[in-house]
Amino acid sequence: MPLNAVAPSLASDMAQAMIDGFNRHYRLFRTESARAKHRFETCDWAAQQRAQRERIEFYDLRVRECQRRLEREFKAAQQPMEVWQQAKLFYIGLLVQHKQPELAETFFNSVTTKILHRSYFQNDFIFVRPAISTEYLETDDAAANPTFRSFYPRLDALETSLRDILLSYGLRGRFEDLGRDAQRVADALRRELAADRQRPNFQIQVLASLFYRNKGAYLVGKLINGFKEVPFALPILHRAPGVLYVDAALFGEEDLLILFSFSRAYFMVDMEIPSAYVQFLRSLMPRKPRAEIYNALGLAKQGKNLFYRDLLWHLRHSSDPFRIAPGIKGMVMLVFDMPSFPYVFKVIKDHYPAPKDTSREQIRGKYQLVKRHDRVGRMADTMEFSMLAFPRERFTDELIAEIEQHAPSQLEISDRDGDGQVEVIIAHAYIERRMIPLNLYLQEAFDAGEGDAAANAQLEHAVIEYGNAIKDLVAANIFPGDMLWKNFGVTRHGKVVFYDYDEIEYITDCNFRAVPAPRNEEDEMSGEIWYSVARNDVFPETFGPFLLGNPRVRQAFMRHHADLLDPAFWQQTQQRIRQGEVIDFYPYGTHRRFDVNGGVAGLGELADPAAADGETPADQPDTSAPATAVEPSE
Ligand SMILES: Nc1ncnc2c1ncn2[C@@H]1O[C@H](COP(=O)(O)OP(=O)(O)OP(=O)(O)O)[C@@H](O)[C@H]1O
Repeated sequence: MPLNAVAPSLASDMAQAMIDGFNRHYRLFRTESARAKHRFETCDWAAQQRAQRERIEFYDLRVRECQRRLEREFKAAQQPMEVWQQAKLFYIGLLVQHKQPELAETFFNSVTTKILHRSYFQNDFIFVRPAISTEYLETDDAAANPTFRSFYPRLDALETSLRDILLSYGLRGRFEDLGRDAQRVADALRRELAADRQRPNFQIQVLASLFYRNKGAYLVGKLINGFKEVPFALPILHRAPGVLYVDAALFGEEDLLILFSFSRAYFMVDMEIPSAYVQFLRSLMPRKPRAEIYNALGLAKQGKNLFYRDLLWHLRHSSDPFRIAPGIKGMVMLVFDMPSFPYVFKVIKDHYPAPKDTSREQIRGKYQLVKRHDRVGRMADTMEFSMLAFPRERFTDELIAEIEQHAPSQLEISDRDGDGQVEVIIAHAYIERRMIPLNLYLQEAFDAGEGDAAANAQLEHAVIEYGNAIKDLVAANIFPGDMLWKNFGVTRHGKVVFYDYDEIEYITDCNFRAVPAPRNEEDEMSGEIWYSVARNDVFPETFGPFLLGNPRVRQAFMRHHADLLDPAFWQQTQQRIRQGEVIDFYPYGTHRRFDVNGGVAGLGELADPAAADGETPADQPDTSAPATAVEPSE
């Protein structure tokens, strides 16, 4: 049927139903994000965390609603392709004035791919590529703030502008000492500019909405002087309910990458034009993929869509094959990567050897738990994909053999499109940032020998960071389950992050016990576990033999983290969590806090340990202490 023979009202009604579905989604998403301000003002931390979790579910709910409506009202699945093609064209028409066109396109894809057969997943029917430009998109409401605002202070009177800026967000409550905070931030900004003279374009640009997460509100912007641009973020916290203060001034791309890391919970931000926020943030962090910026803003489906486009683009412009990932192979997950691409692909195996006692559903449940939990800078975020297809020639035979052996149910090799190209189709995979497995990182230090000072520093750093990672996880109510070194990775800046989720439990579900005293000599000598152990029993004193076989590692560990071998440490944290305490995590080292040392960047920081050349633009380690801290008010 020629296109113009299609009854136009059907296609346009379908397009309208889809945009209605998206608009409802974004209205609810935005309302929930905007409420973060009130939750912050009223110090309702439990509600803030709950909202962060629940918002993640919104998208799938709305897609399902819309899919059902299309089926019910338009029998969408039975419509000929001409109707679908027209629906896409009508939909594009509806996006011309739209403020979130890129998100709306992705929503269209999500709904359509639930209804159509995958042979229609091409640009005629879905948005394989974007149709609408988001460049120069701004609000039409002359009375509303644009996405970012500019201030033109005098360099020697920065304080006044900073006071105005801090007050301009209309936060309820009062600043403990606004003059002091403005002064501290002004001094820090001037330090960043060093001896530079004030140039004609000297200005401060700040994003119109604050970024909320857990107990913090972050003011994000940049300082421009001549050709120099300095990104910055100011965390605003509560000293006591209703009493605000600026806790630190974070500067430069690296600090911002830490704040927006893939290993943290998503921000709540009230945005009319998310693409403009992404564009501004990209100017602060040019190396961070746009996919990850959308993720950090809670727009995970857009992040996933952009990631997939990046992946296809990368495949088209590279030639290296997928291979088994370096490191010790997992018992539960089969992990592969492509050397030129900084992500790993994880497939759940079909069988798990003893002592693993789990199932595909349980494993997926654990990954889902992590997705919704605050990852506190210590757990990698994952994207979940179904039916990923790659050209067969991009896989080594060794990797194919590995998948055939361990995950045959997840593998299909066929020319499913009948276009002469044989593809490897992976039924289900998680994709996450690649890190250097911590065991390999330590091995590098062992190999260099005891006489090598840099290697010694690397070892010491790895052990400290490892303990800090566990302590942060514990404070976030996560027991990693399997704490072996190989289950942690090291990011580009030497931060240690956990990535093996199949055995995690809530700390509050565990029973931390001391090893009972032997009843007699036989018990003592037996070498076997002679006391009874329930499923959730954990014996911290027994961690040592698994983790601390190497004497250098043992020494470093005992110097910094001996408490992890003491059941009392675990029981006490468990107690705090049970009492409802929301423990805070600073996405910056303690030494960066104004209260600690005036917030002078660099003070107290150890030299960058990253002989690590991991690819992850990630967090900077605070090697002196875990980032966990109790709110100053407590
Ligand atoms: N994000 C990552 N970056 C780099 N390597 C990784 C990453 N995730 C996993 N790996 C590699 O794959 C291996 C197996 O991954 P993972 O620990 O997730 O699997 P598992 O089957 O759950 O392991 P286990 O047998 O300990 O339960 C790791 O030991 C590591 O070498």
